[in-house]
Amino acid sequence: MEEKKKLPAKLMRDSRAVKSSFVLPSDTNTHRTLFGGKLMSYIDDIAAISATKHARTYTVTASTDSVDFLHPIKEGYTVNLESIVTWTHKTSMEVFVKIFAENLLEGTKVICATSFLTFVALDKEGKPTIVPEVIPETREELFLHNTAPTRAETRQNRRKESERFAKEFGVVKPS
Ligand SMILES: CCCCCCCCCCCCCCCC(=O)SCCNC(=O)CCNC(=O)[C@H](O)C(C)(C)COP(=O)(O)OP(=O)(O)OC[C@H]1O[C@@H](n2cnc3c(N)ncnc32)[C@H](O)[C@@H]1OP(=O)(O)O
Repeated sequence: MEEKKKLPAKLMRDSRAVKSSFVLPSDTNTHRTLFGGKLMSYIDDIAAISATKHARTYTVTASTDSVDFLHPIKEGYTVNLESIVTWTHKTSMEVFVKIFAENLLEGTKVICATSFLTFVALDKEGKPTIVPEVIPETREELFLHNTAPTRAETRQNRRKESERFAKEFGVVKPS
């Protein structure tokens, strides 16, 4: 693998992606609010865009931290997502996604969820490959960047626990 220092660092803001959609009846559950699985799909989609913009190569989702649904997003509202690469290690990137709902008639907005995901950059052979570091500029970017190593450590511990847990189970259906 090449040395990381060979890739010039990139501005954090250059990885920013935004996405807005109306919540239509086909997107909702029986409560007439946005289906949770649909929101999770939007989150993975926009985070992959940020990761790919930053790495400029193929990427995969390695993990998603918890997604707490703070407020329901009602039919007719817009669901809005913003994502940005906050921190990188060697081949992995942490991506932050902020989700808010907007009532377009009233102009009111409310944060509905936030999430951190980890993506890994892959080379043409599908092997993890190094990524550039990010350069934070604003107060919010610095906060996200400076707090990332602690989250990464938690994730590494969780990964070990998941691997240990997976060894306990086979792939045979439970009888
Ligand atoms: C017309 C033009 C077309 C252009 C076209 C553009 C491209 C178009 C892009 C489309 C973009 C779609 C994006 C879809 C997003 C999915 O849907 S991806 C599908 C779901 N994800 C998967 O299937 C991933 C399955 N897992 C894997 O493949 C492997 O476990 C991984 C994640 C690549 C890691 O590989 P590994 O061999 O275990 O490597 P390892 O060296 O242990 O770890 C590599 C790095 O990953 C980190 N890592 C591994 N596991 C974890 C974890 N659970 N949590 C946190 N970090 C982890 C490690 O810490 C390490 O980080 P660094 O220290 O290097 O920074």
